[in-house]
Amino acid sequence: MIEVRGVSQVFQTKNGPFQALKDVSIDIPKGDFVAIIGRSGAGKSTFLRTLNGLLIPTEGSIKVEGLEITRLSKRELQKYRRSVGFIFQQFNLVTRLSVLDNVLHGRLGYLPTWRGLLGLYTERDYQIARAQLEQVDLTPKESARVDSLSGGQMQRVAIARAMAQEPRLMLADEPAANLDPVLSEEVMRILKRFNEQLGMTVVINIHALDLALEYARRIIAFKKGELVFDGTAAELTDELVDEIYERREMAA
Ligand SMILES: Nc1ncnc2c1ncn2[C@@H]1O[C@H](COP(=O)(O)OP(=O)(O)OP(=O)(O)O)[C@@H](O)[C@H]1O
Repeated sequence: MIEVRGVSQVFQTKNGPFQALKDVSIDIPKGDFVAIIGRSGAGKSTFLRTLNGLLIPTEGSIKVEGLEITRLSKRELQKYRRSVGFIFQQFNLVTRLSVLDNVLHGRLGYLPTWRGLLGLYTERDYQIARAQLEQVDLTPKESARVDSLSGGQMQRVAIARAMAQEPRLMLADEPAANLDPVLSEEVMRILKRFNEQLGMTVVINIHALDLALEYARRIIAFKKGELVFDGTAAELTDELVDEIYERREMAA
C-alpha cells in the first residue's frame, strides 16, 4: 500500500542544513500496524508528516496505493490528505464545540467550502459521525462540550473524527503521550480493533516501548534519521533496544 523509496529530508536551520531523514526505504502493506520508535529527534514525526503529505521530502518518492504523493498538485494533495486520518498528541479538537460537531469536522474534506463554513452537513455525514461516536463509546456525550471531557474521552473524540474521514490510512503521532497508562491502553486497543476488524492500515509514533511491543504487528526504529530496525516485537532484542536508544553510549 505504501512504498517509500530513498526518502531524505533536509531542513535549513540557522546553523546550516540539518538532515532529519536519511535515505529511508520501506514498504507498508495494507492492513499493517506499524509502531515507529526511536529517541527524541530521531525523525519519527518528520517521517509521519511525509506520509500524510504535510511535508514533501527533499529527495525520494512515496507512493500510496499507486499514487505518487510526492508529486501532487496542491489540489490533489488536499484530496489525498482527506483520505488520511491523523491523530495528534494534543488531540487538536475545538474544545468550545460539542463532541458531535468535532467528529463532523472529519467530514469537512468532503463538503464544498461554503457548506463546511455554514456547517451544512448531509444526513450521511451525521450518520457516519454518529456511527463513529458509537464505536468509541461516546454516544451519550454527543452534545457535551469537548472542554467538559476527560483526556481519554477527548482522544476518543479525536479518533472518531479521524475515522469519520473514512480514511484509507490512519497515522497517529504519540496519541497516548498525554494519557495515563490505563487510558493509553484504551487508545491502543481502539486502534488495534480498527486495524483487525476493518483492515485499516495504522502507522503510529510512540515513545512507550511496552505499548508498541504489545499492540503493533511490526516495529520500525529510527536513529538519527536512519531506519535502523524493521521487524516484529519478538525480533527486537534488548541489545537492539539499547542500540536504538543509545543507552550504552549514554552510560559510557
Ligand atoms: N521544520 C523544521 N525545521 C528544522 N528542523 C526541524 C524541523 N522539523 C523537525 N526538525 C528537526 O528534525 C529532527 C527530527 O525531528 P522529529 O520531530 O521528526 O523527531 P522525533 O523523532 O519525532 O522526536 P520526538 O520524539 O521528540 O517527537 C529534530 O532534530 C528536529 O529539531
